[in-house]
Amino acid sequence: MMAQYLKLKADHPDKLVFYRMGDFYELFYDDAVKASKLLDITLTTRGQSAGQPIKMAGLPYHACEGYLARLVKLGESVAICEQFGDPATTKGPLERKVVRIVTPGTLTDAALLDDKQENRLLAIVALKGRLGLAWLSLASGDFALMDTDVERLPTELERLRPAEVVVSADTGLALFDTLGVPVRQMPPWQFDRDSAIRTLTRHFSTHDLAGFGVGDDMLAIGGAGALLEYVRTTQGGVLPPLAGLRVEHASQYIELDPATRRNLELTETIRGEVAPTLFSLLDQCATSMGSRTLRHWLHHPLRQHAAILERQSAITALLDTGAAEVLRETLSGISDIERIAARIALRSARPRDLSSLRDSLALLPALRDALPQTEFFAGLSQALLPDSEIHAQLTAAVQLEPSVVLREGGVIADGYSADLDELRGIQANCGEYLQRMELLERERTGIPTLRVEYNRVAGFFIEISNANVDKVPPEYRRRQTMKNAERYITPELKAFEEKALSAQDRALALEKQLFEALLDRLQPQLASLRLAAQAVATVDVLACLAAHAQARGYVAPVFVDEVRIDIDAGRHPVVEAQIDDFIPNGVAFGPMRKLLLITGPNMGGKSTYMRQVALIVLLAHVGSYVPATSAVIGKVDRIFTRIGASDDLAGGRSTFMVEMTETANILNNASEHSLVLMDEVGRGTSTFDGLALAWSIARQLIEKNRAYTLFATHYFELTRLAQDYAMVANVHLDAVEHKDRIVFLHAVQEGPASQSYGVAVAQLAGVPREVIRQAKRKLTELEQSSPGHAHQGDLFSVPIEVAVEPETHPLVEKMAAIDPDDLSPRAALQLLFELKAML
Ligand SMILES: Nc1ncnc2c1ncn2[C@@H]1O[C@H](COP(=O)(O)OP(=O)(O)OP(=O)(O)O)[C@@H](O)[C@H]1O
Repeated sequence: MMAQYLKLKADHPDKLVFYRMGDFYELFYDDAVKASKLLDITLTTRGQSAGQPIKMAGLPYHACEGYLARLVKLGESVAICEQFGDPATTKGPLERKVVRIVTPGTLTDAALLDDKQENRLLAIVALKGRLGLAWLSLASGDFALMDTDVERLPTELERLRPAEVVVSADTGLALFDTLGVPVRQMPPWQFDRDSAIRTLTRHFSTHDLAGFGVGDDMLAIGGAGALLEYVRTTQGGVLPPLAGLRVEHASQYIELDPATRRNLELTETIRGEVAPTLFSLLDQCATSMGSRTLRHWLHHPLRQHAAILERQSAITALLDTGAAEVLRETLSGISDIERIAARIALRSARPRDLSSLRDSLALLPALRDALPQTEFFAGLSQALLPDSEIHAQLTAAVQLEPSVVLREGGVIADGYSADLDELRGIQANCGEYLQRMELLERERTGIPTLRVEYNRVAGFFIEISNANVDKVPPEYRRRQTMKNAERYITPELKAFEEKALSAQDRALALEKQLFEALLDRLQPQLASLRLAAQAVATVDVLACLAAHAQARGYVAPVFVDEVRIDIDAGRHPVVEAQIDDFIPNGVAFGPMRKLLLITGPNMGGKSTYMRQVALIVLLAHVGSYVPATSAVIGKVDRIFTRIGASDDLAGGRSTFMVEMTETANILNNASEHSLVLMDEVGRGTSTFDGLALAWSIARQLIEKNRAYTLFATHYFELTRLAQDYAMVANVHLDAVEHKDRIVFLHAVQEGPASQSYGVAVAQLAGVPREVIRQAKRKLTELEQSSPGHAHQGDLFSVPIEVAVEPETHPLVEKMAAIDPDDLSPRAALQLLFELKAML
């Protein structure tokens, strides 16, 4: 057996092998050690191999899902090896085969997947500065390609968030160590583009890939080929049907770099928690399909106004007709059709999947009826009409409430198969038969307590108490002796037993067969099921956004082609939901107003204000209504943020280094259509360095990038930029001191702040009195020693002159003018005295 194990293990060196032995999966050697640590299961030893005890760890097969889920979450892959044949009749070890490989990126089991998140497998190809990406979500069948520049890899990884990455073993990309995602290396030949094109055209039965918008020169094709090969091996050699093939272009979406996705807390807080985030706020979707789509939309704000307006007007129609409520009620009864379809495709669907699918399909007509009558919804409505055959078949074939597992029977409906009905009839008649026999035998033997019964262990029997055993007829054969009774069998009962038990076995086998045939019959319908699933998800998200817009008083943003962002009384969607009195604030950008310098006390609301502008712009491009009284938005191509300080210890970069790397990215890439948020740039280094950098960064943003910029700073000196550049405006957040306390007004006003409240905020935060007292004294001292800057009380911003080229010293000027050839010795001496005097 160990020889068999080692042979199997040799094919899967980088995976944990679950080796089925009876009711357990066993792991051996290093796998056992690893699993015992990761899963906290007991490590034991048994027998010996090559003189060494064999380390092993086991887990019960019926509980394996939970263990698998944990391993996969930790990035491990597992090869599941099952046993075949009957242990009673097989000599030597049973035949065993790896039937399935579970890897983080190829999951389809409901128990292992996160309901609200897509699980993607991503293949990466890099060649001469270009990058080919191919990704697939097995559970939804979504399959897409993209070619881009190699520098964009971090951005794309953050956007796609793959669960697992496949690369060629000869890829020289360095960043995988810090990726935090399991990376599988595959032989380079599996990335061959020509064979990938053959595989794909065969799979989709097309002549070429042009119909999908895929050019033959796309680098990503090679990745797609490797990806499909990887999926095939993990799924026991079957390639599940794919929903199609899409090509994505970077220009389709507003670009969000990794830092921005984090800083704006779209689906995760900066600390890595799931709430409060924009997603956690908005996600009132009734189905998991809707939640996944909403998450996708938030990470993929659209750039094309026409596409955005399609969604926006759908929300308007839902609000106008008041349909959202009815829709959501119907939606709440709909199961995850998308994932059920995937499990049908992979033939791993369970009985309850089919009954949920049937019940969900039954709700689609009601969903269609409740949709508003617009062109957009007419399109969705079409998709919500999958072939009625599917529903009819499921209704006829599956019991109202089938049992959870197929092997227990009770799955196929009565009346579906005459054979099954007959076999079930035999079982059902069993009770009646036994009763009749009991009566007859009691009469015949004269034993009134005689009982005819059945149990799992003994089968059918006639039980007679010890007191009556002398009356037992001769044809009774003893089957079992109990304490107070004897159990017998008769030839007639034996014959009945055989018929009944075999009927049960045959019924179970037939149910399995019928179930498999049903899965077969559903295969051609999967494409239409997937379309229906997508339509349900879209309706769900739109209804959810409509309900949210109504509940929170959002408005529909207006899109224009001019250079303009005008938001009246905007609110931060997430903060607003958390506090009682949120103060709305507007923002105005135009061709002559492109950089807003935001000053004001700590805790004044600068970060909230900046983020709120970014979130409103983002939500607008998702197609949603926005938290404001009005919003007019011009073309936007990217959103950049440089907010907060964070170490990237894993990447080996200090806080300041991270800050400057992010800033460099912004300065190199922001265009006049980009929205840039800069929060306290330069604070990671010494005051002078920081101020000098902040100054020149701001100037670059105005002069070169001309991006829509919100620039929050504590360096009061920067407010003077407004005098030099017409495109710069000062705004500030205010606070008032009230009886030694500080009250933040949170209202954004024109002009620079007049005072900083650093010390007051420190006091509020509970810094010891003594420290506050000393700080106040030092502050007064500093203010007095820097005349002209008394209004700026920031302890760390001792005024300095920056960005002014140092003037040339008069001494140097004088020396430059000297022509030594022209000087007499006496004049030279005189000059020397003069120069000395100038020092
Ligand atoms: N418009 C607003 N209305 C009501 N409360 C607000 C508003 N903006 C911010 N706040 C509250 O003030 C707190 C501080 O806001 P924020 O972090 O934006 O300040 P800040 O000026 O960026 O501070 P720091 O300079 O210390 O980073 C927030 O936690 C929020 O509760």
